[in-house]
Amino acid sequence: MTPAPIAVALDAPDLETAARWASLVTPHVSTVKVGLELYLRYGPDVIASVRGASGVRVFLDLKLHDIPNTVSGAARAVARLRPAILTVHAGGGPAMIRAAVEAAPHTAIAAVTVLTSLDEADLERIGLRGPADDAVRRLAALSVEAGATALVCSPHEVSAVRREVGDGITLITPGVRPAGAAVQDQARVATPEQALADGADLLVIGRPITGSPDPGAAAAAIAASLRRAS
Ligand SMILES: O=c1ccn([C@@H]2O[C@H](COP(=O)(O)O)[C@@H](O)[C@H]2O)c(=O)[nH]1
Repeated sequence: MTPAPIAVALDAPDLETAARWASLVTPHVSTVKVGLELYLRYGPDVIASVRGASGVRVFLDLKLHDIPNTVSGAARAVARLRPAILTVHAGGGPAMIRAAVEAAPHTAIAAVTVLTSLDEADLERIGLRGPADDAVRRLAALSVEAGATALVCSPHEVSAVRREVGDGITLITPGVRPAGAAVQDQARVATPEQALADGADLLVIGRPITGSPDPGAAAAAIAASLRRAS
């Protein structure tokens, strides 16, 4: 069976837990995601640990955001780990995004548009007035022009972003919650089925899977539900 287009966020406090979650979910999902918590604690070795024997695709979610020269060096430093995807913040601007793209030619650079934890009141307070859609579409367009081949946005904006950038760009949506699951610190959320129907290529799902007593079964259930819906 083809693994579901899900990246499981391995936001674990220790490497053993992350590696265990990775091995439990790998039969059901296409990708595992390493974020700041694990990478800052364990460094590059974490990639081999979660990749394990299965060789699952690893998404390195470091959300780089600095001047172009610094991001270029950081992207070059992690490119040797061959992550399938590496994130940078779109707000770093086109020169910074291009620097990451050029420094990591074998990795898809995904530009994070507007964090899924922000609601419209938050956006207004940080100076992004108007609907999230406007800022997300603007950041998506400039990121693609700068060479990003993937974008991170919430499921709320994914159809508008698809219209903006067309096919051929990988759209990645965190902020995904199965019906009835706790929203926690996310703000702009939708179900896995809705996110996929609206045009997402890869769904990032963390706690609804890893917080379950059986992460393998939770991943399998979401994967089965996506298959039924498609
Ligand atoms: O806008 C963004 C960008 C990245 N993330 C990351 O995705 C996961 C979501 O985890 P859940 O447990 O499903 O909430 C997490 O690793 C974030 O760092 C995001 O949520 N929003």
